[in-house]
Amino acid sequence: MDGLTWFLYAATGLATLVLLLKVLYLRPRLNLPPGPKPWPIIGNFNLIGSLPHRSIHDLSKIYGPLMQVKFGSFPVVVASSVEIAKQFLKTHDIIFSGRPQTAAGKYTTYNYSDITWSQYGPYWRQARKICIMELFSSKRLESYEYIRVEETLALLNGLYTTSGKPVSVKDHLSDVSLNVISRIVFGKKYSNEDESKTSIVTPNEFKKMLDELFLLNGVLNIGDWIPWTGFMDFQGYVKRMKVLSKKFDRFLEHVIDEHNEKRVAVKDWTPKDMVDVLLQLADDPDLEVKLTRTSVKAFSQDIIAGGTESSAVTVEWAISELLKHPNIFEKATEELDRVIGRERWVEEKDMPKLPYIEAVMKETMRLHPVAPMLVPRRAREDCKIAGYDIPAGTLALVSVWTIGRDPTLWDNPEAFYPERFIGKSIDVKGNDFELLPFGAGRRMCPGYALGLKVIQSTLANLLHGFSWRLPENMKPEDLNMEEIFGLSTPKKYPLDAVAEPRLPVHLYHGGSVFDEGSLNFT
Ligand code: HEM
Repeated sequence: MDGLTWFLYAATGLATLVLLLKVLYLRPRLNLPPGPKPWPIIGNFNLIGSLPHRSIHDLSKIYGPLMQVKFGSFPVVVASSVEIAKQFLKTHDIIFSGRPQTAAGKYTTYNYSDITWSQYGPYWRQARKICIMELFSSKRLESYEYIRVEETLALLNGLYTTSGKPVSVKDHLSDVSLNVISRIVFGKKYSNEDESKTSIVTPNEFKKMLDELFLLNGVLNIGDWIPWTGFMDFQGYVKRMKVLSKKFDRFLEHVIDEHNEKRVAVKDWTPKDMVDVLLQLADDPDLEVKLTRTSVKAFSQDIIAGGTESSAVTVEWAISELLKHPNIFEKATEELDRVIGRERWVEEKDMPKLPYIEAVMKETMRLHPVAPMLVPRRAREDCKIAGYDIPAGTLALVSVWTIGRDPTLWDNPEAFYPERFIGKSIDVKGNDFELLPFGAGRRMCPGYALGLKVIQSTLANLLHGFSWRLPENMKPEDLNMEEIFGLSTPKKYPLDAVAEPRLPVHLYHGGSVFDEGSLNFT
């Protein structure tokens, strides 16, 4: 080797070494939010218990309103104050409008073709436009009022027949929610025995499929966060997801075929249910992004899933809290007697005249939010919040569970006290960051108006139509108020209670119970 060659080798080696040192040591150090020290591979999973929202709540007490934990190798930032939630969902909303790519999104929602798990981009933006302009417009929601009335009435009549006996409140509530949402989305319900004979899924199978969907979308699937364990599926979730997605697909294919047959057969066909609307849009050549048959199936399934459990869970919590606090129950009933009287049921148009019932609903959503950390978001770009760096790809959670219990925002935060909302303008529609049961910003729940209508009118009528008590020998203080974690956050022990009618008997037997003249039976 001559001198020059030797020199060139040495210079190249030195340059490489300098470059390597630069990359390793001179890279600007990120100022990451504080948080517990992660373990290799598992990150902070050792600190997350079976109620992740409570574990995260406890950690935020130590590390502050913006903290970072690790799910396996994935960094996760958590907002636990109004100020930081505003940064995530308002100031930097466009950055935090991504969603993580989980196995549940891949296998149960047609490879992220639904609304909830689709990435930020033209496809998702168009989906939201369809929600606002078509599916959840106030005109369309109004046109479905007769469905909500009929199904609420069926609930009230059903409870009348079981009066005096303990019933599982949640079972009744889930049936109403599912019936309402099925009729709105599919044009008919699948929990009706007669109809099921012509359908390809029995009512019980359909309910089981939905339960499985909630469970699999709510679980902490380790394979999502520790990548090399994904293919092993040692919790068995991915296998279950694949089985479930086949069942849903078979069912949704059948639903779409039925709708298409009707479209061809009926003269001057106009869309009635949401599947009709989506199929019509799928035919539109001018749509910015093509809506495929798969999109129609994914959207329909998403809306059924989003709309069923959430309302039922909230009303079950509300009635449990009222049974635990008889004086508050009395005040709610007193308002209904005063405003509605005992000769009719409560209608949707009565709601603005029932501020105490509204306060009970808000107080329930403060203490028992269906999604205690909202639906996980993902930072699409690098971002700086409160002086801390949040690199692109970081998962972002907003602990509305913690915000709802923040003693700097709420007096005596653990107490169920609806009066705190009386005379206050705090709403649940994503404007007031103290109370965010539906989230806020671009990815806020698009079904909130429908959810509120269903919750308010079922709750008000259940309180108006029945005196409720706990089963024999059970005292309010015995009522267990623990929750379980999942896609919704229901009671760990479902509420059993006894309902006794408190209105004239004829009101429980159908007929002119609601003021039908005011309803739009289209
Ligand atoms: C008590 C009732 C309900 C509650 C508490 C609730 C709550 C939520 C929350 C917290 C989110 C996530 C927001 C975020 O990421 O910031 C969400 C998203 C969503 N909700 Fe709801 N929801 C309810 C009812 C409904 C109903 C009735 C529907 C449809 C019929 C629905 C459909 C959806 C969909 C499709 C998304 C995903 C939105 C997106 O990612 O763009 N929800 N909901």
